[in-house]
Amino acid sequence: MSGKKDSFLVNRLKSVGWAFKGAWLLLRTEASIQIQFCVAIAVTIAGFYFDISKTEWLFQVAMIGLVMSIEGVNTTIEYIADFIHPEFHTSIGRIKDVAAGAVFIASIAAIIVAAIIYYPKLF
Ligand SMILES: Nc1ncnc2c1ncn2[C@@H]1O[C@H](COP(=O)(O)OP(=O)(O)OP(=O)(O)O)[C@@H](O)[C@H]1O
Repeated sequence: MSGKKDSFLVNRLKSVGWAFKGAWLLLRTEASIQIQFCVAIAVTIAGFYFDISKTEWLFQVAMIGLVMSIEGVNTTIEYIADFIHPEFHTSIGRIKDVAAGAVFIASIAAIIVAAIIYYPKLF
């Protein structure tokens, strides 16, 4: 909670700080996002190596952001599910499966974008 006396700007800066803390926590603790971060670095290096176009960079950066942000939401849903119902329940299973499915869909889209960008450059 932020103090009422803080100005709008100070409150916004505090929110950015907490969001940064959350992003750092995700990166430090979640194996899936660590793998996605490594892939993001690898394709960024590939982007420079193959000198991809501005449009290709736009799609690449957008897909990296999409996959990693949905992974963050998926992790949040897992945390909430485990907090409200730590025991086994078919509904919790379905909630987690659907959240994981969202990451899967974004990942497939990212793989297709990567194939469209790099396949002609490699073969
Ligand atoms: N409490 C539960 N009740 C029913 N099924 C569950 C429960 N917890 C997990 N599951 C099932 O196990 C799967 C994996 O859940 P888990 O929480 O381990 O996520 P995960 O994908 O392994 O995530 P991470 O790798 O980030 O830990 C879920 O998608 C769901 O099918």
